[in-house]
Amino acid sequence: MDKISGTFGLVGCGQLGAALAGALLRAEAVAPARMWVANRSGPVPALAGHAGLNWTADVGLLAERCDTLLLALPPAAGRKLRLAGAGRLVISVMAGVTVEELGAVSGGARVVRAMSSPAAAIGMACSPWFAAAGVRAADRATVRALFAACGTTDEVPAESQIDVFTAITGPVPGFVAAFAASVQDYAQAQGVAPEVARRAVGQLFHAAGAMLATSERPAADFVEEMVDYAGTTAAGLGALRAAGLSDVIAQGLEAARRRCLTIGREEG
Ligand SMILES: NC(=O)C1=CN([C@@H]2O[C@H](COP(=O)(O)OP(=O)(O)OC[C@H]3O[C@@H](n4cnc5c(N)ncnc54)[C@H](OP(=O)(O)O)[C@@H]3O)[C@@H](O)[C@H]2O)C=CC1
Ligand SMILES: O=C(O)[C@@H]1CCC=N1
Repeated sequence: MDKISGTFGLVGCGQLGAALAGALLRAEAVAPARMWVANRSGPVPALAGHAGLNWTADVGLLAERCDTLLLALPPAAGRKLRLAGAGRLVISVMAGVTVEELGAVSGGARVVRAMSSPAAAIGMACSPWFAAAGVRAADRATVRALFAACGTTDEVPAESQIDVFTAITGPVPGFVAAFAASVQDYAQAQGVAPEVARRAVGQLFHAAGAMLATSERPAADFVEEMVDYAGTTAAGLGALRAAGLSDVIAQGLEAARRRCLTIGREEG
């Protein structure tokens, strides 16, 4: 696993921040002694096994001590930061906080706007990122090393795509969990015991995810394969298509993307 050179500072260590930090530490991309973590309530249980971390409630001190900063605090709080970190690489996973706003937060041009998910805790996050004009080649290597420790990662050519990915990622499985819950509800409504239904849904979605993740083929190929098979699944897929499944999913994702443009701004 690629290492991240220098000191690394994480601001915000909740659902996402703790998952990202834990992934970096397990991958030994950053040694605990080189990692600083800033929040308001101090050390978190999720990182208790990593002795030597530097904890602080002083974000300014962290910014002074760290060469690379990762912002994983709520958008409303993150927008208010002023790090005066002109000489540092500042990476954000905050929903909806734009590159322009990150420039004001960091005081510099070396800013990266990214998206990720708590699946980093099991090395299965999807972390796309967009680099501002001031980001250097060495910075890109740092960003790749950071997110490669958490799962898959890709640089995208347009900041607007980070809004799209913000809609898609969601906390943990996001929309996929909603679909899985509907499948479990259906099974239970048909008399299947809750624990049996839960275990079955977990296995089915785990298998589907593994097959999709390990295949170069698009998901649509798998759907068409089942339609062509013309069995029971095809009947179900036909009913879902007739009910407008794709449009409903697109509506949900678009609502999430639009929310990305407003989140954390209403608090003022
Ligand atoms: N959860 C998810 O699935 C995803 C989250 N994100 C983004 O990641 C960011 C964090 O989200 P998430 O981890 O879920 O949120 P949580 O509420 O779980 O964690 C927020 C963290 O920020 C800290 N914090 C809050 N205010 C401040 C402050 N002023 N200074 C320093 N630390 C602060 C909190 O600790 P304390 O109270 O001790 O200060 C806590 O550690 C958000 O911007 C969110 O949009 C992006 C993708 C997915
Ligand atoms: O649902 C959310 O707000 C978090 C932030 C981006 C993705 N998930």
